[in-house]
Amino acid sequence: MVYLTRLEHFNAAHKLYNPNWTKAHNEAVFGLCANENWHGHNFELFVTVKGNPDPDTGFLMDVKVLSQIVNDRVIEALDHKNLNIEVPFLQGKMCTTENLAMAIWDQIVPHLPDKVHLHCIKLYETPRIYVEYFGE
Ligand SMILES: Nc1nc2c(c(=O)[nH]1)N=C([C@H](O)[C@H](O)COP(=O)(O)OP(=O)(O)OP(=O)(O)O)CN2
Repeated sequence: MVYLTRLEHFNAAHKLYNPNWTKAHNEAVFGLCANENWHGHNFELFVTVKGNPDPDTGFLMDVKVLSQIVNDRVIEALDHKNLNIEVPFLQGKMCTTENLAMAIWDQIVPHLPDKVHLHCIKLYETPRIYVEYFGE
């Protein structure tokens, strides 16, 4: 079993804000991240797949194909967007790094080749904050 990782990146705006709570409660829980006028991050996205290399190519899969899947299914939807407003697959969800990583997983899995499995979504929100999601 080998693990193959592709790094992609995107910039996006969001706020951590539960619409069912008052402004004061949001500010108490989320602090500056609840700023109603949004804030932005440079996200770094590590997508790791696993499986066995094909004996003819030596590839688990062509990493350029993996990059294309991630760009078509994830980056195009997120890059330079407002995550709370503009991303269909985040509608109704709190825009935390946790939820974003889990939603990205769901966008990628259906498009991987046979015998290639998604292992991990590792998403850096800042250079000091990241989430890893393994599908469960
Ligand atoms: N469990 C989570 N906690 C927090 C999340 C999250 O997604 N999941 N997100 C945030 C905010 O989005 C916040 O904007 C993080 O940025 P920042 O405070 O700038 O992050 P750093 O710790 O890297 O920066 P410092 O300058 O070191 O504070 C908060 N919590």
